[in-house]
Amino acid sequence: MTSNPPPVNPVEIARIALKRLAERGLPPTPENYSQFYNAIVTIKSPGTKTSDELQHAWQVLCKLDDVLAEARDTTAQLLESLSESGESMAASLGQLHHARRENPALLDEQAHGTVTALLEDIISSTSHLHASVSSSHDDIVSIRESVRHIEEDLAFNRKMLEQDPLTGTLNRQGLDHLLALEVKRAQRGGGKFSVVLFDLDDFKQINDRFGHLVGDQVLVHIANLARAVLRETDFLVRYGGEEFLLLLPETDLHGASYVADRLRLVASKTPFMHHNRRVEISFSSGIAELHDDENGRALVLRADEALYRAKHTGRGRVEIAE
Ligand SMILES: Nc1nc2c(ncn2[C@@H]2O[C@H](COP(=O)(O)OP(=O)(O)OP(=O)(O)O)[C@@H](O)[C@H]2O)c(=O)[nH]1
Repeated sequence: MTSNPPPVNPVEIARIALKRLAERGLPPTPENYSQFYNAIVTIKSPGTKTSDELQHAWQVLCKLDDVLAEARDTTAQLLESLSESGESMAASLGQLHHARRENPALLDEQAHGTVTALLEDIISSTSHLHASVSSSHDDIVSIRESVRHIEEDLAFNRKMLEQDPLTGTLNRQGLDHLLALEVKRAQRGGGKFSVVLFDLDDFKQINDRFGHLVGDQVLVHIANLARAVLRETDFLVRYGGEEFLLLLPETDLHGASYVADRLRLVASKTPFMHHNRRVEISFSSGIAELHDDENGRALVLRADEALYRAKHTGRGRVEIAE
């Protein structure tokens, strides 16, 4: 038996979350937003289905936006031609009055009255039609504006689902899509692509010694250092609790080892300080370069195996995957 997706409308949730933030006067930071979002949707961790649903909602909205844009253009053209018709009928009426004044014998009184009334009726109907098309046009423009806002909410919402609230890096959910994309890009273009998976050593001891909050700050610190050593085209992902993954396009094993060494150097030169005490941070890394015939998951798995070897041969080391 297949179970139906939960009756959750992500756009509505996003709206409510933003409203709650506004009501409390809180800034819409990723942390604040995700706190309210999760509270409303009561999800423990976002499932892939949610991401698919968001994608679908996004596509529907884009189509709706196209249809609305067409309707807006059509009504604008209709308004223009109604205005022109109104003006030309008003001009005809003016000419009729003028002709009658100049040559009263042209039309007898009754025929003139009938034609005038008819023209006035048509002018009045055209003017009503103009007013009603004009109001529909305004409605379409404002609906389109709302669709735009919903699209923005959805984009924000999607970003939140793919972001780790603590460090602001991508999370596992964001990784899947991106990894597949980067692997395809590298394989199509014949370029190199490498990943570095690193895991903080004895992180439990940091938590135990300094407390969980300090542990959190250490994770943020490391994420910031990693960002600093990466190129703009690289990506940083929080892969697990104290485990991060670097995606390095256009990079071979040599380049990836250089990045891992640089991060180690920067971390040793920029220690995390807690009450003037240096918190020693070391990490182990596994590095793998993409093979021609493998997918992203297999690549990360090889990096994971290399990391496992690094951990079990002394920690603080870098291992290269076969
Ligand atoms: N403060 C904090 N701790 C976390 C977070 N996520 C995971 N952890 C902690 O990270 C620790 C990981 O412990 P272990 O898996 O034993 O690994 P480790 O102590 O780093 O040891 P090795 O990896 O074997 O060197 C656990 O204590 C988790 O509670 C987080 O978001 N914040």
